[in-house]
Amino acid sequence: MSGNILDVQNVTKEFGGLTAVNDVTMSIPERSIVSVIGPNGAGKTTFFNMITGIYTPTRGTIRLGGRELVGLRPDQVTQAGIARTFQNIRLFSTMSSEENIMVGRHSRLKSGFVDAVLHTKKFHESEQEARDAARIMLDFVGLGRWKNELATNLPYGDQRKLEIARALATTPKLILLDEPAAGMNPRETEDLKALIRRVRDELGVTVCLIEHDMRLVMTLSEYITVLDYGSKISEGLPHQVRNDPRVMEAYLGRGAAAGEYGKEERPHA
Ligand SMILES: Nc1ncnc2c1ncn2[C@@H]1O[C@H](COP(=O)(O)OP(=O)(O)OP(=O)(O)O)[C@@H](O)[C@H]1O
Repeated sequence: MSGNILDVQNVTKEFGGLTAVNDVTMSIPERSIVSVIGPNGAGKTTFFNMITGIYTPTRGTIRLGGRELVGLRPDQVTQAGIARTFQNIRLFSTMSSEENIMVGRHSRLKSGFVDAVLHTKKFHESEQEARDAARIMLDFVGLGRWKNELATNLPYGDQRKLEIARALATTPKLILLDEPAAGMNPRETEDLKALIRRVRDELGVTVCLIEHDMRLVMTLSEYITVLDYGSKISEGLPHQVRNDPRVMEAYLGRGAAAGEYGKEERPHA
């Protein structure tokens, strides 16, 4: 046993003539909080999309607890134990908070289409089980009081938490968060940080985030991988990465201020 929950080996993704991710190798230790950072267009989301089965790598292997994920569909990757959130909020705005989480739970439901149409006992049991699980998750992220509220009526920071709750409802071993702090004010970001720590500490779920908020990344991550133009240019502990000349150059080369890699300071690539 490697002690790693995820082992990504020499993964490359080409889109026509463009190499979005170039020969990247990265391991995620079990029960850790790690980050993937890099300037705009570095290949971070493409990297997540390969792990979650949205894209098939051009080359390379991705193993979850030793099981090869390349070739699996996104729903099969979810079943295998990886959940994710997206850069842009993707909630069902006409559904309540609780129903949004029940959709996430659906991948674990035992009843099928026929049960749903015929409203069998199995269907009702599965529905109840999904509802119970949704409430537990809503309480966990501190949104219990919003269970009947339409997702779209929740404050922005709470919508982001609801997405995390929905991902957690699939009972993942690993959760991938794509820019979870995007658009948040400092207070919401502090709340988010505490929640991410609880996800790991209380649920035992390994966390990997893509994030542009460097204060959050540096204070939350145990290990950081840096991509630039699709290639891994650095990795290590937060202080190692922060002081790595290659990382500074990747950001400074795009006009960021020294020591501050925050998104607002970078021109969009
Ligand atoms: N489906 C696609 N087809 C063609 N090119 C793509 C596709 N998806 C991503 N790319 C390209 O791959 C490169 C990496 O994009 P990606 O979105 O992975 O970067 P990123 O690091 O997540 O950027 P950001 O921080 O801006 O979200 C970019 O040049 C992008 O235009």
